[in-house]
Amino acid sequence: MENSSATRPGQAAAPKPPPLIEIEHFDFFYGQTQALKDINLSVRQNSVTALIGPSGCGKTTLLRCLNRLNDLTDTARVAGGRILIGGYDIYERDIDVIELRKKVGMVFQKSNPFPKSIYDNIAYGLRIQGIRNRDRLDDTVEKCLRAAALWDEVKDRLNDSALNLSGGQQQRLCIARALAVEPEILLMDEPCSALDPVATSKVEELIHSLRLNYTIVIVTHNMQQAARVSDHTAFFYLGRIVEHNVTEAIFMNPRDPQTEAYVSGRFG
Ligand SMILES: Nc1ncnc2c1ncn2[C@@H]1O[C@H](COP(=O)(O)OP(=O)(O)OP(=O)(O)O)[C@@H](O)[C@H]1O
Repeated sequence: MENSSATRPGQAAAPKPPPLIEIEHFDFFYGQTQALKDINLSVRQNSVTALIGPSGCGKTTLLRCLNRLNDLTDTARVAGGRILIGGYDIYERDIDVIELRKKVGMVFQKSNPFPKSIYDNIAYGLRIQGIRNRDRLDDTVEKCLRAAALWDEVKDRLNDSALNLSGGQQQRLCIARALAVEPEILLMDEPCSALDPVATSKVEELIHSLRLNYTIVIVTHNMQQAARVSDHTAFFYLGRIVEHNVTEAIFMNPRDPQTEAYVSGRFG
């Protein structure tokens, strides 16, 4: 049978969809200190992009600019450039920041479940949207816990406190909670830094499977982790992106000597 999506000889290939996230000449300050300098980065849908680099080089700052969490910092200021998500400039005046943060979810370094039951942690985001229908809440709780590879471990104790879960389970719960409001993008800020190797590998497997439905940007200090989970890697140094490429190229064949020194462990 003919594959209708195949390109025939002489026929132009279908144009690639534009990147989901496009960062163009982005400059950002805390007070008088410039934390991000002329950042340019494109992120395709359903990919994992790792942000790596030594401490203080701006990785978390960029992550927090992607859902405007930095708006909550008094001294924070965008000084130039723009960030487009789905083609919209997220720093335009008429952008609804609450809607943006639903679309661009975040998972933090230290898991931060609410002091509520496992069920209520996941249902929380829907309830504050006014959704009370029990079947709908039950479905979402199950779907998100399954997506976060946690369902089998907690399905018989959904009413237990989330604070009784292990550290790794709490982090997967936080990922499930982020999924409940149906984001397109998940930002992860060193999500495994507080986890042991077994819990880390579970979260890494989860990141791998989530890329089928989500676009992920992850900050990590762990080079092996960046190499294992990401499709693209951006190396930051002193507020700039020194090099951005497919992950294999960054680790196996970096173009810039600073990238080479960092990924081979000679500085940072
Ligand atoms: N709220 C803030 N106010 C002032 N300066 C800040 C603030 N947050 C971060 N900075 C500064 O901005 C720069 C970038 O910090 P950022 O946290 O983005 O770096 P990072 O690469 O994520 O570091 P790490 O790997 O240690 O988490 C640093 O010099 C830091 O001190």
